This record gives sequence, C-alpha cells and structure tokens, in this order.
Amino acid sequence: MAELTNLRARIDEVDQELVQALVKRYDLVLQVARAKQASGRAVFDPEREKQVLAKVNRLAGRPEYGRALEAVYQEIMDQAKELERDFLA
Ligand SMILES: C=C(O[C@@H]1C=C(C(=O)O)C=C[C@H]1O)C(=O)O
Repeated sequence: MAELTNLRARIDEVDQELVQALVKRYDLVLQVARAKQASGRAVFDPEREKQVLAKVNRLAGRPEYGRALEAVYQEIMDQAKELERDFLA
C-alpha cells in the first residue's frame, strides 16, 4: 500500500509537469493562430501535424507506446485547433 501511494505521488508530480507543459504549449498555439491569421493561413495544417506525430514517436524512443502517444497527441492538436478557432472568432 505504501508502494501504491508512493507511485501515485510520483504520477501526481508528472501530471503537474504535463499540465504546466500543456499550458505553455497552448499559449504558444494561440500565438501561432495570430501569426497564421496575419498571413492568411488556415488553422488546420495537416503537414505540420504529421511532422509533430513523427517527432513525438522519435522523441519517445519507445515503440510500444507509439499508438498511445499518437492518440494523445492527436487529441492535444485537435483541442489546439478548437482553441485557435475560439480565439480567432
Ligand atoms: C499550432 C498549429 O495549429 C494546428 C495545431 C497543431 C499543433 O497543435 O501542433 C499543428 C498544426 C495545426 O493543425 C500550427 O499550425 O502550428
């Protein structure tokens, strides 16, 4: 039980880092939205999304997590596009 508590405390620490990183990422996403609007580019950039997914797989270096990371990252990017559209509306 002490081990479970300890492991969950470590997960809580990682969650804190993840949330901070995501807040930072979404702040940058909104700056990208402004820049794309200024240059007349669309919110959705499929080529860039492919590059991001490839980069995530490369950075992870753990093929067994590839499917999970791709799904998580696709959701992160889908929510980014929602935020961009709300921000620019
Ligand atoms: C943030 C951008 O907008 C969208 C969201 C992306 C992301 O969250 O990484 C990538 C491409 C775009 O579909 C971008 O164009 O860079």
